[in-house]
Amino acid sequence: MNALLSVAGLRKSYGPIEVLKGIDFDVAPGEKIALIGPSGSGKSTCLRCMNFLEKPSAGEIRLDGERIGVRNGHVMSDRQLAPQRAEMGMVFQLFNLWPHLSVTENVAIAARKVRGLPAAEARELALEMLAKVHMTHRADASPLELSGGQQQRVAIARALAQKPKLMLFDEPTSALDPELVQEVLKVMEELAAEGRTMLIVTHEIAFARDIADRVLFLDGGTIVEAGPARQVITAPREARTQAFLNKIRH
Ligand SMILES: Nc1ncnc2c1ncn2[C@@H]1O[C@H](COP(=O)(O)OP(=O)(O)OP(=O)(O)O)[C@@H](O)[C@H]1O
Repeated sequence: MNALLSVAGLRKSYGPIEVLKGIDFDVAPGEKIALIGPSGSGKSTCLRCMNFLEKPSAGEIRLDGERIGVRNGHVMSDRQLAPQRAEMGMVFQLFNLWPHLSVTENVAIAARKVRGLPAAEARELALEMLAKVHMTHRADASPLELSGGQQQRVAIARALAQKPKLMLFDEPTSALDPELVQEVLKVMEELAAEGRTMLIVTHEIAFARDIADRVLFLDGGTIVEAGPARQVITAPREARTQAFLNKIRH
């Protein structure tokens, strides 16, 4: 099967420091991939390169065969990038909802601005997406009245309202109080079960083991080990993966 997302020779430097040192992987349609690894290994940078929130220093990213971020040898402007970014719904560590808009409006605005839907249709789609993340009961609330877990679920609905081909999650539960983590992971698990294509940067190793098809273990800006989630997490082959997993288990 053709890859939905294809990453080849991805490199990223900040000044003299090379943070990504040649990353290659493919994501098949419907596949869930978890990116794990120590702090500073380059996971978030890698994810942010997918939609050119970070500009890669080298390499190619393709979505459905289309080169992301570069046209005729030139890096595209934010305006040119917008339709490509719309195909990748991104969920950040911090949810960044508009405090002056209701929950529904926060989600509908994505459908209106990104997909150009008329207001009534955007609202309908927003309510549909809020149902998916079990937030219908707070549709008219202000984000300020919500817990962090609820806000993150609204942020997931907002990303879904773009109707993306691929969902990108950048440590979506790291900013949450521990008791709020599970409700967000449950929603992600439900999205996974729907057959969505997902690329997830996470420190939740048990979650990665249970919902990902494959795990990529990043260390020092390279993929040190990649394989079926259960194998990489329960029986890692590489010493660096073993050391990382041992460390976080203790
Ligand atoms: N804008 C930037 N300018 C300079 N260095 C940066 C920038 N963004 C990230 N880095 C550096 O790149 C390296 C990789 O960062 P990145 O956030 O991708 O790691 P990570 O694996 O996601 O870590 P964590 O799990 O702690 O979020 C780190 O050393 C970080 O300090």
